[in-house]
Amino acid sequence: MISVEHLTKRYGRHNAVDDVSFRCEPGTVTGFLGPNGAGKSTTMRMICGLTPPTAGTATVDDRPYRQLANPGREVGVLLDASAQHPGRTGRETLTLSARLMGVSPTRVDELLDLVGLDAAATRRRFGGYSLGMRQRLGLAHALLGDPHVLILDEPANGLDPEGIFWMRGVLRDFADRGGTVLLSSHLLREVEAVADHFVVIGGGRIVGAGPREDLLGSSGTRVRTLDPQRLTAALLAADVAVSRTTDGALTVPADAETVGRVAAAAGIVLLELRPVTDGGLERLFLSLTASGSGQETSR
Ligand SMILES: Nc1ncnc2c1ncn2[C@@H]1O[C@H](COP(=O)(O)OP(=O)(O)OP(=O)(O)O)[C@@H](O)[C@H]1O
Repeated sequence: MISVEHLTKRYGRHNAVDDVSFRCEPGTVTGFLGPNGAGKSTTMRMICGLTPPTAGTATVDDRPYRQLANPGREVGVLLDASAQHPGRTGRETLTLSARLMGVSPTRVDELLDLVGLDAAATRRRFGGYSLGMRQRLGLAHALLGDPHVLILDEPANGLDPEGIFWMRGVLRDFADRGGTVLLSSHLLREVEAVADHFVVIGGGRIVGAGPREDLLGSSGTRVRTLDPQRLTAALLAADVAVSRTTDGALTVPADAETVGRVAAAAGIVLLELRPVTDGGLERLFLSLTASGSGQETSR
């Protein structure tokens, strides 16, 4: 578990991080969202003992990061994918870290395989890696010690769409096996696809936090079918109200499972079935980016 209590970082008269508190629980992916300059990296650096806080505390499993005996075996960290020696190959980089952490060298091959760096790529010097390859190696590095906590700052930066999809799967799987993930991004969509908790920061302060369902909000289910009339009748018979949208879909004030079961029982084919969100998190995020705290842009 990651626990952040009243964490504050002041640079001169500027509060980069201002009284920030949140927790990341095992089995969850926490999306740490905010526009550029909001304070995400500074918060993560304080959690990892790289930046001393002006006030407040951050612990991993109730201990400050710097007090962990062999931190790589407990916490996988990826804060800056480019922060590796440019003259070492990808394989040398991981092998050296494996030795330092006391990890079996066979794990290096497992990880290189997992992150999709092939034999030719692992023999190349890190200085010649693309940003996407650096992120893949960075994730391999973070996972090398088989930690139960991951702290990743903008890990999808530079990855292509296939790479982003792949990384989501790795992180989801890690959390589903009981791991704790803290994942920062300035791109809402990237985090929305994988996180089950969100912490939204703007101007150094937390402006929203909570589980996915609370922040995204849900106002029922949208459903499209080949036979809207028969589905409407089946839903009404099951005491579920129905309204028709202009594009021919139906919206229903019930969850997707209820709607799916009614349709299945009536033998009705569905073309689309998904929750309708009220955009709570998106509104919050856009209000932050519009207020001049930063811009949501790709880097
Ligand atoms: N070493 C430093 N000295 C002075 N100011 C700093 C320092 N590091 C960060 N800041 C300032 O603190 C604020 C928060 O920066 P931080 O890098 O934590 O934001 P961020 O949310 O990670 O943004 P991005 O998405 O652009 O990486 C910014 O105003 C930044 O300029």
